[in-house]
Amino acid sequence: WYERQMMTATMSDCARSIMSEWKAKVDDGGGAAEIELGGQFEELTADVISHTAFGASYREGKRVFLAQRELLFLAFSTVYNVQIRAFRYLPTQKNLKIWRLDKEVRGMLTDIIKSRLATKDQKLRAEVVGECGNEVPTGDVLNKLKLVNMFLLETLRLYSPLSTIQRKAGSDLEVGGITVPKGTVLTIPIATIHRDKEVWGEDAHEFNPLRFENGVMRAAKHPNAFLSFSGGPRSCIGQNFAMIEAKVVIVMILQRFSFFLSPKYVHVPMDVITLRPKFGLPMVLKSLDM
Ligand code: HEM
Repeated sequence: WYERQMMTATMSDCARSIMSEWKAKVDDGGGAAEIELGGQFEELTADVISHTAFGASYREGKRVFLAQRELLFLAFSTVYNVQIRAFRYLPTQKNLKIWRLDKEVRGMLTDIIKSRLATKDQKLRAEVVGECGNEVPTGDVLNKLKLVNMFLLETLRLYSPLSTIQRKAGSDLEVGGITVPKGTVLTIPIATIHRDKEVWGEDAHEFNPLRFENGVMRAAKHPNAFLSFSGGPRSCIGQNFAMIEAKVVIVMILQRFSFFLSPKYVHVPMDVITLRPKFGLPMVLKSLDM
């Protein structure tokens, strides 16, 4: 309970801080301002994960998180190029950057672990947050937000952050009448499954949160059709964390702002590790002054 309470408190603190910057911009703009929210949400998720995972060392944690994200992008940008083994060891500009980032991440993680082992004061902070934690949206309240939950699930269905995952057959097996030999790598096309009319019905391409009215398992013809967090023993362990964070942020935005999509927005979802809006997410925010 303490951990959950502490987690939501941290999430809402981070959200409050970033939203006070939005509020300042809205006030500067005389009641409305256009803000590119895609980048803001990336900043916010980096803040939340560094505060929750690294506690007092959040500054180093955030640097670790951002450096790792940069590393992933660099790694991905080479996947589709022709790879010549020796190139990996050449001091090209990209390799130098990868090596520097990798060294930096390892160094920072080792330092954080060392200082954690030296202090070990965790319980005190949990108690303080547990005692003074009634200002933030709690887990109990978040559980009651059925519509927000349905809205989030429908967003994840149509725009699943991971559009494919892979699994390697551990033994010879048969899938849908096809024999798959041991060692075969199978790609599970999440995005395609999520828009399949045979699975979700005729309105599979439409945004209809109500399809989740009776729970995830009953939303489609197959109980495990919703795969944004994968399924089975290797499914996402951050699933609850991610849903709580999204709910806290949505609640806090709705409490503070009204908003609409900027005319500048161009709808081009782009798949680079995760799905993201290629040209950002410019939105016009107005303050509700609550
Ligand atoms: C909306 C947000 C998220 C989505 C859609 C998502 C989705 C997924 C998916 C599809 C997998 C399976 C990957 C595969 O098998 O190749 C996965 C695994 C994983 N996720 Fe997430 N995730 C999210 C947020 C998070 C967060 C916030 C954390 C950590 C705090 C996290 C931690 C993990 C870990 C550690 C695994 C590996 C589990 C294993 O292999 O046993 N995820 N996630």
